[in-house]
Amino acid sequence: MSADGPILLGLTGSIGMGKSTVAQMFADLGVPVFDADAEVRAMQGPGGSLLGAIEAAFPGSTDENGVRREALGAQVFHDPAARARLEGIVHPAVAERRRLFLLRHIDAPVLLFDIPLLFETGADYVERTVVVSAPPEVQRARVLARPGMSEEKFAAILAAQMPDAKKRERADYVIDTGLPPEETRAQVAELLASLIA
Ligand SMILES: CC(C)(COP(=O)(O)OP(=O)(O)OC[C@H]1O[C@@H](n2cnc3c(N)ncnc32)[C@H](O)[C@@H]1O)[C@@H](O)C(=O)NCCC(=O)NCCS
Ligand SMILES: Nc1ncnc2c1ncn2[C@@H]1O[C@H](COP(=O)(O)OP(=O)(O)OP(=O)(O)O)[C@@H](O)[C@H]1O
Repeated sequence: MSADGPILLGLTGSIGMGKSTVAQMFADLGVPVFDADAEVRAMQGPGGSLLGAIEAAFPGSTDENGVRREALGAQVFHDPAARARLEGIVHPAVAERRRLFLLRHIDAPVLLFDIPLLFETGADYVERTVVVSAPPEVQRARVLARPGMSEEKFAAILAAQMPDAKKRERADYVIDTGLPPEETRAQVAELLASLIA
C-alpha cells in the first residue's frame, strides 16, 4: 500500500496452529480480517458461485447443500494434480474477494489477511507476514480432537502444506500459540501496537 494506506499483514500457519483464534484476537482489537477459508466455504456453500465449475471438474462432488467437503477432500488431499485443479478454480475467486475487501477497508490503519496457503501461493499482496506456531505435539492433539479428523487425513494435509519450520523462517513475526490464550493475546496486542506506533 502507499504511505497513507493500511499496513497489509498476512497471517498464516499450518493446520490447527491457531490462525482463526489469533485472527479473532486481532479482530477484537479492531483490525478488519479477511478470512480466506470462510470466503472459500461461502462460495462452495448452497448456491455458491463456484459450484458449477467444481462440479464440472469433479463430477459428483456437489449436491443441493454445496460442495460435499468430506468427499472432495478425500479426493484432493492425496492427489497433488487434483488439488492443483481445485486451487485453479478457487484461488482466483478468493483473490477477487480480497480486492473487494481491501477497497472496503482502505481507511483502516492495519488489515489482516488470514490465508492458510499464504507462502505456498506467493503472498505478494501483503507487506509483512505473521506465522502462528505451536509445538508439533500440541498441534497434533488439537487437530485430532476435531470431529471427522483422522491420523491419515491429518498426515495428508500436513504433507500438502509448507512445513512449520520453513514458515517460521520466512515470517516477519512469529506468534506463539502453544501458550495459554491470554499470553498469545498479549503477543498479538504488542505486535499491533508496534506496527501502529
Ligand atoms: C477440499 C475441501 C473442500 C475440503 O474441505 P474440508 O472442510 O474437509 O477441509 P477444510 O477446508 O476445513 O481444510 C482442512 C485443512 O486443510 C487446509 N487446506 C485446505 N485446502 C488446502 C490445500 N489446497 N492445500 C493445503 N492445505 C489445504 C486448510 O487450511 C485446513 O488447515 C476444501 O479444503 C477446499 O476447497 N480446498 C481448496 C481451496 C483452498 O486451497 N483453500 C485453502 C486456502 S484459500
Ligand atoms: N494460545 C492459543 N492460541 C491459539 N489457539 C489456541 C491457544 N490455546 C489453545 N488454542 C486452541 O487451539 C485451536 C486452534 O484452532 P484454530 O481453528 O484457531 O486453528 P487454525 O490454524 O485456524 O486451523 P485450520 O488450519 O484447520 O483452519 C482452537 O481450538 C483454540 O482454542
